[in-house]
Amino acid sequence: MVKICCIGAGYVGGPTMAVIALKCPAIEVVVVDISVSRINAWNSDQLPIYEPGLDDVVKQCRGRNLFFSTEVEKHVAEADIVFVSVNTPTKTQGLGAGKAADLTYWESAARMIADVSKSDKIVVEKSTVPVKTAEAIEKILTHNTKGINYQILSNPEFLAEGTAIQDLLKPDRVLIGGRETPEGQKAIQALKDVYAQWVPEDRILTTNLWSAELSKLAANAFLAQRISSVNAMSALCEATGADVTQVSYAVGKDTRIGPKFLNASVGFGGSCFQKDILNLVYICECNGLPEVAEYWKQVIKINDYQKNRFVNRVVSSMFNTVANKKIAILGFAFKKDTGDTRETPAIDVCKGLLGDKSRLSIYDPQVTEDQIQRDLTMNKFDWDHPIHLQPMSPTTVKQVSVVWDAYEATKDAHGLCILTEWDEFKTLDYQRIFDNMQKPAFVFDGRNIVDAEKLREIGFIVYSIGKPLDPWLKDMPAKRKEKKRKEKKTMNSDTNLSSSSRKGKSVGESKEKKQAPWSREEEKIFENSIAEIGLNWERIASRLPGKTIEEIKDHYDLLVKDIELIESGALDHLL
Ligand SMILES: NC(=O)c1ccc[n+]([C@@H]2O[C@H](COP(=O)([O-])OP(=O)(O)OC[C@H]3O[C@@H](n4cnc5c(N)ncnc54)[C@H](O)[C@@H]3O)[C@@H](O)[C@H]2O)c1
Repeated sequence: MVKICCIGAGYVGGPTMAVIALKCPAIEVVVVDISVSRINAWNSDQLPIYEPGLDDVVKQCRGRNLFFSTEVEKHVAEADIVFVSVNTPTKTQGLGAGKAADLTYWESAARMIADVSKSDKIVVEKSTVPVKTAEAIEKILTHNTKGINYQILSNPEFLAEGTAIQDLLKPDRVLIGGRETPEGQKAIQALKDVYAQWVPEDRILTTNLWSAELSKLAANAFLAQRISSVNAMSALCEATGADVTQVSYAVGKDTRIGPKFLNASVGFGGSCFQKDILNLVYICECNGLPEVAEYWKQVIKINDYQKNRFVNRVVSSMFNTVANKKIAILGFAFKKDTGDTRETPAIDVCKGLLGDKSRLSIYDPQVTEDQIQRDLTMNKFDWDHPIHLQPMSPTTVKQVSVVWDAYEATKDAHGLCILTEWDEFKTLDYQRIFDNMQKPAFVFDGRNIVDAEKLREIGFIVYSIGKPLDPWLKDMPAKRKEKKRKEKKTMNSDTNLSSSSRKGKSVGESKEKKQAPWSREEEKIFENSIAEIGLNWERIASRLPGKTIEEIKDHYDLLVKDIELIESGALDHLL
């Protein structure tokens, strides 16, 4: 019986090996890990990762030809084929920090294989690694061979979380790279025979080692680049009145481009895209290709820009301050159908809002409170290390509460942000949510999953990425930081209150001068109307017979500016 051992029981090692065991009953598959809790979870009814269909596959073969164990050395020694699927984080220190892949875990796995092996082995790179890693691994393994032959193969994994089992059962392709020697080709054939149990031959591609290693980085860079391209377009759509959904549909109809991966969103996340692009950038730089490095860097820059833009929209829409306001966060995982939060855009959005002192109430159907608190307190790149090496959750963020229900999260909130496209968020009772929220009530849809028009009919002010802007948002461009600075400058020469309800000159004085003063009664109606029906200018005007829509909008602008001035502290001497 062929024996396979996989080092690393994570999002890749676990599901990949479960499917191999399912499809190859004649092969014994053991998945090993240094994390005792992870292995215990794989051996329990509560698997350590959530992935549709995974439970079923594991139940069918666990104990038959699929085993999970912490006896790493024993099972590596006994195996014919050793897959290595350990973490390959971004380096945080030393040469290449912030870009290069940290191969500490890979190297220690390779040294252990060399130490414990007593028979020939095929060692398979399953982790995503920099080009030429196989060469380094080969050196470690062959340095102290004890007469043992090793063949290194690169077999990068292309599964996507959330659809991992389907991707593994019906892969677009399986890629195997190996040495172009007879021994190398023999090893490729041995691994091909495993996959050929269920993958059609024409989908199993074989290449040299370096092409296989680079193909994985290239594939992730291309995928992320599509998202950044459509996200860059979304900003332009908001500025011009185009609708990004219509634009990407029209663009994707071109068969040379295709429709997939063209959804605008708050940004991409997941453990791989950013890490692998940074790695690619580093490799380009090391190979004297700064222009190529710069090109790929831009993909990450646009992703960061998109997340910032979203936070700015939220804050500027809500009178330029979210201090002490409750904001509901619906969805924390980086995409639907997974509990994985690694590099999720929700972390940056939440940190941005917390930076503006808001209170957050977070609900995600698959992410625990401990994980959310950990994510919001962890440093960049710390997340991508084996669990036992990650920092403990040191402090909890006081302004964050994690709840188990979308209605609870949104109760008394001023705004709600949808950050993961979970199906259940499409069918929530938004009328009930609106009734229980503060007014005006805002929805910021970071995944374009709600029917914005229906929500507007209910009374929400809605922001959808890359869609024509709500009139409220038009008046508040998402450039609050620059705007604030400019206004501070203006205030140096004139720091008086602007609204007619207060004394003094106005920043928007020229507009105000032409209008009849507002009575206290009109002010009251105006404020109550906004609280009750949001920025529905027509309806507000119908309650204020003496005022035109233009006058009401101007009055609103001045009110917003007042709040900004107060928030900036510039008026403290007057209050
Ligand atoms: N997550 C994805 O969607 C995905 C897809 C394709 C490729 N990849 C790549 O696959 C690799 C693994 O990713 P993942 O998401 O499964 O990571 P993960 O963090 O979920 O799992 C890695 C596991 O390796 C274990 N480990 C680390 N060093 C070890 C050692 N010396 N001995 C035994 N176990 C050890 C860790 O404890 C951890 O459980 C990465 O290189 C990643 O880039 C990930």
